[in-house]
Amino acid sequence: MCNSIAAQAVCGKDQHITWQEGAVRREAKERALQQRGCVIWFTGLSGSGKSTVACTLEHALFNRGVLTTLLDGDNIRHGLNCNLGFCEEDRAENIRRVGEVTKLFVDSGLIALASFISPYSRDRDNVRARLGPRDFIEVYLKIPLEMCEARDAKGLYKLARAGKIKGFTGIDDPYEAPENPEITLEACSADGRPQCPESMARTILTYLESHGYLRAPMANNAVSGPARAIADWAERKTPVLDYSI
Ligand SMILES: Nc1ncnc2c1ncn2[C@@H]1O[C@H](COP(=O)(O)OS(=O)(=O)O)[C@@H](OP(=O)(O)O)[C@H]1O
Ligand SMILES: Nc1ncnc2c1ncn2[C@@H]1O[C@H](COP(=O)(O)OP(=O)(O)O)[C@@H](O)[C@H]1O
Repeated sequence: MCNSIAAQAVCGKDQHITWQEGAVRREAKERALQQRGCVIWFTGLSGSGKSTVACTLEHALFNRGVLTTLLDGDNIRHGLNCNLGFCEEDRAENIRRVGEVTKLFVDSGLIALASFISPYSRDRDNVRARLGPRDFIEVYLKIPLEMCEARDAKGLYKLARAGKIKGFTGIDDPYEAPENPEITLEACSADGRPQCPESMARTILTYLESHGYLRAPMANNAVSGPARAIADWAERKTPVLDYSI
């Protein structure tokens, strides 16, 4: 039985609240960062590689001087969403809140990488609708259950098969595959070669480049402002701060 709190949520309507515009617009932030904000939404079964590919991509973006943030299901459930479980309503509330958080980052010009099973199409589509089509890039890790289960990096499938975890996605809980994701990543390429996390991250990077989310690679001295600071940091031209006291 799910003790969902999601049904209690009240959104703005019927309350005496008014939208407050900020003084610095998203476009100005994007110009300063020389990138276009968006969320890259990784969805797939537990063990499909969402976190690994998201981390690999974030590293590659950082090395290009791109400002990102990474939101991961396991981590968010330690804090912001620690009061949510895995029933359908709580998963929906989990994805709704994460969608709102990614919107804040996207509105600040960042590229947000969100790695969540997000098993229900409706929840993912709600986030897409909230962000708008150009700001939401759905990446489907289309890895067969057998492969995810064979990996079983955290031993959760074993526990689920033994009945010690109830409602585990793919075992006794649904996963609704995306119908029209922007990017689908499979275990093997068309010619049958296994796809490592680096090549999967490259596929996404190529998409971002070809769809105008990243500035074209250019000489470092042509980059300015915050983007320059990040590029310098990535190349370690900025002295590493010493946090010890
Ligand atoms: N019942 C059940 N089903 C699926 N997953 C479970 C469950 N219980 C715990 N876990 C662990 O929680 C991680 C998934 O959290 P998410 O926030 O991504 O889930 S969801 O999007 O709300 O469905 C998931 O992480 P990943 O393996 O990285 O996907 C698991 O470590
Ligand atoms: N492309 C890949 N090829 C082979 N193994 C992978 C690949 N991507 C991830 N893995 C491995 O699969 C396991 C699960 O990956 P993880 O990123 O934790 O999945 P998820 O976040 O979807 O649960 C890890 O042991 C990881 O090293």
